[in-house]
Amino acid sequence: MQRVTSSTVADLFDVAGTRMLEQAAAATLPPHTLMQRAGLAVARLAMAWAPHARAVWIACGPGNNGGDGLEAAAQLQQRGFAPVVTWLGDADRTPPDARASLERARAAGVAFAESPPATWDLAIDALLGIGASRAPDGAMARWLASMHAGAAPVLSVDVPSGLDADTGRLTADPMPPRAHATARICLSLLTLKPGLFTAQGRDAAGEVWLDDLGCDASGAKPAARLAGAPPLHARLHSSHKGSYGDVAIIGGAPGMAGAALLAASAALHAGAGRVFAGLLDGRAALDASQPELMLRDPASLDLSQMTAVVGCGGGAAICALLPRVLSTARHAVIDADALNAIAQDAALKLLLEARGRRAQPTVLTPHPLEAARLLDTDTAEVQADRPHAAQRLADRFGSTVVLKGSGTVIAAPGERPSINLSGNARLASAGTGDALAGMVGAAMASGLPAPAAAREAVWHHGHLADQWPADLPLTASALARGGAR
Ligand SMILES: NC(=O)C1=CN([C@@H]2O[C@H](COP(=O)(O)OP(=O)(O)OC[C@H]3O[C@@H](n4cnc5c(N)ncnc54)[C@H](OP(=O)(O)O)[C@@H]3O)[C@@H](O)[C@H]2O)[C@@H](O)CC1
Ligand SMILES: [K+]
Repeated sequence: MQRVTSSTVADLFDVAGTRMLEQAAAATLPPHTLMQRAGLAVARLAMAWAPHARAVWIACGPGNNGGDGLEAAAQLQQRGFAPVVTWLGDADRTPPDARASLERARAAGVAFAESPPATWDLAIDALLGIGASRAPDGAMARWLASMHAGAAPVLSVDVPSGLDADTGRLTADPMPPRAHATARICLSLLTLKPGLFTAQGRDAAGEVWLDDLGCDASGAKPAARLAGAPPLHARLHSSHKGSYGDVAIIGGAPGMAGAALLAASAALHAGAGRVFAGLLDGRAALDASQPELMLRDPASLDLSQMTAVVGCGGGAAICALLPRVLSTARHAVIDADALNAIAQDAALKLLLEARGRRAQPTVLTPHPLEAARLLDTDTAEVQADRPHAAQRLADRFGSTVVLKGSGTVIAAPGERPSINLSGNARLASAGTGDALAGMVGAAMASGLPAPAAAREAVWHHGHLADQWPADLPLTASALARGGAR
């Protein structure tokens, strides 16, 4: 059993891949072995996580996810706990593995009840796993709601019930606005699934653990991956500022110079050799506390040798500069208003596609609404399958895409999407996206290929937020300064 952290490197398997692995493994093992291993793993994690729990409620669904819960109940009962099981199954329609576990739970003396206990110290959600086919309703929906509204911790078996394991979309929202900060943990079985790590998956699952049930996952094709912590890059003693490249920040229209300056500060602190601030607001002044930044008229910059970070605070004025940026920049990071301008202009879309055909490294850093505009769809469709949306965008424009949000997805043509696990909701504030664009720019200027630059910058950006002291407000300017306080 392994805990997944922001540093974990792992393949992610969708439901189809997981089913293939499950069938292959089951064919080589005695009947019911996988479910017995699954139930034992659930019981072990429950005992380790809530060793003092006296009242354990296990809510079991009609399929094999419920079977895992029944098996866990038998294991807990044998270890001196007294779980109460509420089971939504029908004895005539129960699949064979779950039926065997039902009999084992009954034989072990597990208590069954029609409705949840009055109170509980730990709830185990074994209602639905990867076989969820529709939104929970009736008793299942009520049990989920009371489980997640309660103060007691919730352990989800395989996936939180109601969550689409492939996409992280909740088929219904069984999780009401939190009255309590309910502790959540999820034990993913056999494989890790993409939906646990993006969209609503992270909130629904909480801390994720994996038990591979002793099976080898090499027989199926992963759908995505967790890229984990990037490698440390040593700086050669003999290197110089030219070794780390030039970054040109192009944006900062009147009233929005701050966004461009945040990106510039972030590029500088992330290690760019030189950073030029090409501000659209000709009257804006540089921050005197950051004398390393060089102020330039954007039209005067020779972008052919530079990494252009374009769009932060760009406003409508950025449109006029985009044809030159897209045609000439050696590397480009395209953010915010530049993305919106491209979405609205067919000629700019052609220029962006042409960059892709010329294999000129480009990273797009949309949030879901910006991604929806570029894909000519709406935010709900993007959020319904974030890895797929990011991949579509990457393929459409021949660019690396950083689809921001909970579980940022990084996609590139010809690669599997990866999901980043560093970062937290403290990044949900103005300017943090500008800081990220600058960090991606610095990583590209240092010579990293665009997908690696994007993955590394996204990870570091999130990691800075994870490291930030809980009692200090995290501002975008502190983030841009690399976490310097
Ligand atoms: N086999 C093994 O050895 C192993 C299995 N493992 C475990 O099995 C899980 C997959 O099991 P599964 O395929 O039986 O699917 P599962 O998630 O239990 O749901 C299907 C059942 O729920 C029903 N149902 C669906 N939606 C519903 C809704 N909204 N509301 C109400 N009912 C709904 C659906 O009914 P139907 O749609 O057919 O009407 C069907 O009866 C996997 O996640 C893992 O935990 C692992 O331990 C590895 C070893
Ligand atoms: K579940």
